[in-house]
Amino acid sequence: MNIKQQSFRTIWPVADGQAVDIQAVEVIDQTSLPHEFRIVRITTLQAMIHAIRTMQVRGAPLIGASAAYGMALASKASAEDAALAAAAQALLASRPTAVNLRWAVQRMLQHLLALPVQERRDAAWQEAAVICDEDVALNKAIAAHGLGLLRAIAVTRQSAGVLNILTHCNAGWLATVDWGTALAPVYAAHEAGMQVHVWVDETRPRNQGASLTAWELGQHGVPHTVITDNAGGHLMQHGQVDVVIVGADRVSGAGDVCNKIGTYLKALAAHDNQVPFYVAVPSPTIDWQIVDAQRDITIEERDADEVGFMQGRLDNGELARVSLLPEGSAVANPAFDVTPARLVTGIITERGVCSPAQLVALFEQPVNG
Ligand SMILES: CSC[C@H]1O[C@H](OP(=O)(O)O)[C@H](O)[C@@H]1O
Repeated sequence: MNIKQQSFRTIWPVADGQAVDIQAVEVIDQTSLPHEFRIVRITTLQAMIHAIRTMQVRGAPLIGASAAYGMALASKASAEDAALAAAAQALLASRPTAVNLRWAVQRMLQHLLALPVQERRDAAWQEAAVICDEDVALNKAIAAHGLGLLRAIAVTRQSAGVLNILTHCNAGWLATVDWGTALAPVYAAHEAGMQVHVWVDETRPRNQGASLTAWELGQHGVPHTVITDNAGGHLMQHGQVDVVIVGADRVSGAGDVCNKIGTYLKALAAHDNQVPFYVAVPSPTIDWQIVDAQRDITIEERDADEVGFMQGRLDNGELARVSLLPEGSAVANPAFDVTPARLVTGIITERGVCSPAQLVALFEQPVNG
């Protein structure tokens, strides 16, 4: 998407200077936004695992794309079966909740192990690039289907000519290779000339909304207002939210949605106020193996310091990290929650918009359980 009128993806391959063919990856370092725009060059598997774990790259689809390039980086050292299997295990351990990581690693492993060892390195870089291009295509399809949905909602709900959309966390182009998932319909609506406005949940503790969603919407000229996580219910009670659209990290075939912590509370408020609640889901984010989402999905517990400290910019322009808590206070930091399908109005996929109950049929999957 656009950054100061220049088109960017979130991740791209580069020659690393030592070899003529592609041997490294560059990413936008999302831990530096919104105050600094930094590009990081990644040349090893361990550096890619660090980037995923520290959330320099984050968002389910982008985590998948990053893991795919992680396998390509691993193949530089060795493309033998055992080496690739070890790389896969190390990548899978980096973050447990977004199913795209498992999906991408399994796809890369299956693709490479079917080839002669000497062909695997080039094939790894090619397949990782295919995964990235597919992600962009999936998100563009979600944009198109979501645009139709927003037009339909605007006919019945928009007030004063503006469609007010609330989103939680960052499921924009920064969470994917490009275009985004939850924000893809928003960008499509904006570019189609619809009057849209986005309520941006700050999304404590990592503030993906305040630091990333607000930044990317601003770069693209989409009107938006940053709000505290606790304000969304109030806005819904006062008719100021026409639709909620969020992303996902793992969705069951029944339409239960695992997403950033706080999503469930937004879904409850939307349900209580008859506000449509939609989830934008590319098919690699669907885990058809899930039977009981509350039981079967591992909720990542992240470091206490994410809650106890905040990073920001001082009045003199310097970046600083400040402590928020009294000495000795315990911290709990679950990074995701599960919204039951009964609270989900619909799911926006690359194949169209459906109800949770229609998801299996839309993808012609065998019924689980
Ligand atoms: C389009 S996936 C975005 C999804 O990923 C985020 O999690 P994180 O920032 O921890 O990687 C969040 O759950 C978003 O909805």
